[in-house]
Amino acid sequence: MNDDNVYSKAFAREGINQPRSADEHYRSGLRFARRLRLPRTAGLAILFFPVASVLVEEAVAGTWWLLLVGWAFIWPHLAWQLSARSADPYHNEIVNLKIDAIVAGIWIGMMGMNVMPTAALVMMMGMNLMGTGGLRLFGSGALMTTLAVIVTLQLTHGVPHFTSTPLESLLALPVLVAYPLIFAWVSHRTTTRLSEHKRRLELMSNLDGMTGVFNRRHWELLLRTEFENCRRYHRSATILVIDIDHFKSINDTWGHDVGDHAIIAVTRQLQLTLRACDMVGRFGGDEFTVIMSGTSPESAIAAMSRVHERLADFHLPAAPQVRLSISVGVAPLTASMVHYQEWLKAADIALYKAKNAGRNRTEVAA
Ligand SMILES: Nc1nc2c(ncn2[C@@H]2O[C@H](COP(=O)(O)OP(=O)(O)OP(=O)(O)O)[C@@H](O)[C@H]2O)c(=O)[nH]1
Repeated sequence: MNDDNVYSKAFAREGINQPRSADEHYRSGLRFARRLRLPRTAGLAILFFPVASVLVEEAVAGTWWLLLVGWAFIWPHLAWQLSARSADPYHNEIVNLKIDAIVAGIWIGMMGMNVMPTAALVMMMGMNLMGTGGLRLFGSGALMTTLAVIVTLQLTHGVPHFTSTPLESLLALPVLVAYPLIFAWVSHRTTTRLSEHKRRLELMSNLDGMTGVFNRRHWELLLRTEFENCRRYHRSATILVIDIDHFKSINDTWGHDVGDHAIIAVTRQLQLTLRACDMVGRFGGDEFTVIMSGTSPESAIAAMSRVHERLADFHLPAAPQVRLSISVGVAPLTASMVHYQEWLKAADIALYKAKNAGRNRTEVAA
């Protein structure tokens, strides 16, 4: 139930060095404590009844009843408050789990190891410890519970009897059935959130932060796949390399902010003009790339002339005097190309042809 651990392990496996801020650590610790709040609150509330039924039989002093009520109904909220107010909620919640383990041992000792309520307590503590901290936390928790049982038996001169009356068994049964279900539900919710989080991270890692189109790494992957598929299934495809004209002078004259706005504006014009299935990428700086599956170079040129027209009428809100234009190199896939880099190179050469021919135009690879 601890996504913190899952992620650090995943990053370690991927060899990604992820420095985590104190704030991130705090928030993930808080989420961890929040996830344990419901199982602890519900679990201890239903555990109250089997333990109380044994204490009735044992005719213990009133103080023990106060402790039992405090443990079953107040401790879960106190534990949450302690974690929520702590500077390190994760560490605090681990301490809470160890307190849970020790208190469970005290009640097991007090009940003379009455078998059914003891089984319910051991099951609940075991699931919490193993589910959150793995074998290591489970091992130390189990040791603490055992020591607490021995000490309590010594102090109360209790004798273990390992039996339960039918009523005690009946009251322990709901814990044995309900607690694993609550725990499984919380784990399921955590897993669902984690996979959604992972999906979003994966998506983000494929996109360019400024424009939202594919970044170079992912676009090249798409290009490679397109290249393989087109060759295998004898399909046609055309790629484009697009560069903003005189972008350096826009930056130098108007500043990098206006330069950034220009990059975003060109991206939007491409997105508005091209088909949704066209794969637009930002190759870096003011350079864009597009894969047009099943498209002839003529259709690509027609699409780009619409972009040229739109840009001719476009004014940047931050600097209306700036005239935006682009040069485009178009390259259809040809049978002679044996590597996707050759395809890209052909589009690049066509782009330089467009630049040399005066810019603000589209040229096709020879
Ligand atoms: N504002 C901004 N500028 C960038 C970014 N990335 C790269 N640049 C700048 O973009 C400029 C790229 O200019 P070039 O494409 O080499 O040249 P150009 O002025 O566009 O000239 P031509 O392409 O020949 O028309 C450089 O000055 C880079 O510093 C960015 O993310 N934002």
